[in-house]
Amino acid sequence: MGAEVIKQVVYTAMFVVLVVTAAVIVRTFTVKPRTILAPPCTEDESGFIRADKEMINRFQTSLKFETISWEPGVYNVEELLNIQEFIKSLVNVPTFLAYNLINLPPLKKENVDCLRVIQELEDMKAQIKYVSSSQLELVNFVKSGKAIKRVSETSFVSSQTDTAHHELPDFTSDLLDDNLGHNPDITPDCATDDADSNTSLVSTMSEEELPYLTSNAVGPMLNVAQERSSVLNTVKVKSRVFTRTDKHLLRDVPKHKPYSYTSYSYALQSQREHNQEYLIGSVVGKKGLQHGHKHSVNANISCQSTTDIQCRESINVVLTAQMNKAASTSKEVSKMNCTGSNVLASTINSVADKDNYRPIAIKSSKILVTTLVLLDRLQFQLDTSSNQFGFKSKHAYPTVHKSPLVSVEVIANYSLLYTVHGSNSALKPYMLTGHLDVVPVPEDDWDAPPFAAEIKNGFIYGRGTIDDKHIVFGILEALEFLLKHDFKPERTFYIGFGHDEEVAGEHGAFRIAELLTSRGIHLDFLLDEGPGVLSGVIPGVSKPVGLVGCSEKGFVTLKLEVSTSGGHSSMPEKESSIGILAQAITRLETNPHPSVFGTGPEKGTFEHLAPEMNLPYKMVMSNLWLFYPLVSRVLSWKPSTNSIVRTTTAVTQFNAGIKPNIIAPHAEAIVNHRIHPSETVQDVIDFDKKVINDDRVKITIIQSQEPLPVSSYDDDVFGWQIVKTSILQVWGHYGTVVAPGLMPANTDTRHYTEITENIYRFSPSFMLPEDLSRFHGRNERISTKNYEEAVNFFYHVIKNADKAKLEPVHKHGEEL
Ligand SMILES: CCCCCCCC/C=C\CCCCCCCC(=O)N[C@@H](CCSC)C(=O)O
Repeated sequence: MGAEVIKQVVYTAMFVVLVVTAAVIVRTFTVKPRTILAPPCTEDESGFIRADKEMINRFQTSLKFETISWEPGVYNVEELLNIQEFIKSLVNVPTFLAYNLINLPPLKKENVDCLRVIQELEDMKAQIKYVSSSQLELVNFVKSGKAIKRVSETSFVSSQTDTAHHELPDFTSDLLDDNLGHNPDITPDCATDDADSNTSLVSTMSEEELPYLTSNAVGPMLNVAQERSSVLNTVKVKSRVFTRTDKHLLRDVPKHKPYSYTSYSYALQSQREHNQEYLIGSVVGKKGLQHGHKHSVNANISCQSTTDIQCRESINVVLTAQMNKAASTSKEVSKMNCTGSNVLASTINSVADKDNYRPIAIKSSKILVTTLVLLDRLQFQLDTSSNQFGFKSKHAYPTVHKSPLVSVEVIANYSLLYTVHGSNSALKPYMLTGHLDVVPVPEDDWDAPPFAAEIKNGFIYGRGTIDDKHIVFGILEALEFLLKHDFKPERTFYIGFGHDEEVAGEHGAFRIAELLTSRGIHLDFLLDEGPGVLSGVIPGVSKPVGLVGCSEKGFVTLKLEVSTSGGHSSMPEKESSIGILAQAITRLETNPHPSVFGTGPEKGTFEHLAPEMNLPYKMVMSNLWLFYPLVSRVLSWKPSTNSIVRTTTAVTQFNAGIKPNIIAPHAEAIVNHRIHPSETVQDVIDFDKKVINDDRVKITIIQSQEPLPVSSYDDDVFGWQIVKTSILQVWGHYGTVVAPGLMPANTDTRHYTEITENIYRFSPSFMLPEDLSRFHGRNERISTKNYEEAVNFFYHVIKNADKAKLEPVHKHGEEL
């Protein structure tokens, strides 16, 4: 009886194995390539667009920057104001400029949520305390007489002081009380009893003396000088470097001139010492800077590569105090009661609109102003007479900008919305999008300079080449070409170029979408940046794959914080804030979010690609019903493929501790998750809490975005087929196959979800595995040939999309 049962079980198992094997074999050999519906767009009357020298030149120009620098020297107030004006013109560009470069809070008023600012202030308490203690050190430094002694030995640089304008604003009188008063040891009198000598001490430092006038000393000395209402007439401005294309704003700024002032001003700059760059700060006030008058203070701070937090913080406190005081008539500021360096920008900003204050935030190294330059390249200008925006005649794309079929609107000052008017209003419009901004270059050890657009071995190097000026200029080139060849579209289409995609697009794309919505526009489809033509990236596929993002992962950025009592490092508790937080981070990294492979559009990737794979892969990929776990595991090995399998976890920042012998009372880290479309922000937080399993770790959401809906990639969906066909028209001769996929990063498309269901993400970039790290990384580049392909890709998209509908060429492929 027992033997009979065993026999039955074995037979059944063999049968199951046989059936499964048969099913696998059948599936493997019956999967067929997917359908292409659109007829190939032949090299027709308008021909193929060749990338001639001029076209490459136009693209190079969009990537290039020149550097303007302020050399070490002494500037008079007019010169400084010129510089301020110039910087103002930069900072007034997009908020991301300052935000990206020096990590200040966004500077525009609408971005400054008062509660958040106050929260930030709360968060900074520990630091502020520390700043206070460094102030004590500063005062002691001055008290010790080092600086004074040095100066008294100095042969003074004579300064041209305009004695007619010596009245200083009276807001400095209680400055130190406000900021240092909680410590009775710190008073202005600590520095010296002789106000005049202090003043001359500050005002007459020679350049050689600057190493002794350390940042630590500058703050209190200035305070003292201000406190005594004395003349502060000469300070040094040292090497400050900016980048901009045209120099006209700074033309003829003389160097090394004595500094005179009309009312009140000072500028501070660090010196380089032991290869460390110290803090920089300046405040320039125009005549009439007094209570009751219209304020006109430009503050200019720069956070820098210094490792010396003390310096930075102390000077910022001084500046903050000045600004707070100067802005004391502004309700917002007094309400916020802000002190502390990080709040400076917000403080200044909060009065910017009312009192003509302009926040100015600069970096001590290069400022890279892509948006501004790009607009210059298009020679964009405001025609104030007609209150409309217009373009000069000699710009790079004259046909586009002069065509009666094209209208251009400027959105949120810097973003651009083009409408190309079609003749048939029955056809639903579509939209092409790209962005004008780029990310900064944290290091410049590139094979070619990142902002020179040099061509090396057939590749144009430059920030923005693949992210994503090739899209912006590819579209403009294609449209220029088409219009020149009398193209008159039937279907209306829009082109949207946002200016702040790299910091979430909340001004540019958001406002463009808002405008289109207000006009009741609904799009057939929208095409934005995305993966690209990937060669050797997807396991098992030897052909290049045109991967089109049909959905986009969400994200949540979390702040993890631990606070303990801190104390003296000689008597430590068993656990520290740093240790507890590190443990939490380790738990997150060693417990990745579970694989959800196959529940999102990545399933479609493999369904489309299976027929193209080599046999073993083909067998596995066409039978995902059986091999999901195996495939998921293999894909998890590499960061690029792992990104489509699960919600990812990236620990991007960690801050704690200020001194070797102080136990850090507070530690915090930033964790950035990219959320798979089958999960939500809440799922992610719940998972993290469970994994961390420690109530001492406080978790707060900094920013989040749910994953975006999955757009259809059915063969009868117009937008999908337009994109697919156009890819094949350009890259088909390499044997390229097209597949839907998941966009692992974020784009501007989230802002357009209300005006279309069909959003596709594809960049016309040909990418090898090693190219993926060029996004936001070193040696971003595109080959001249690839740029030509990008232009032709958009040419085909525009031509294909102008048809009323697409006819099938083959039958539909089978579902897997
Ligand atoms: C089997 C499939 C393999 C999939 C491989 C994926 C390959 C993806 C290739 C390229 C994708 C790079 C796209 C870069 C786009 C950059 C856009 C960007 O950086 N956006 C910012 C937006 C910030 S908004 C808060 C971002 O951080 O995501």
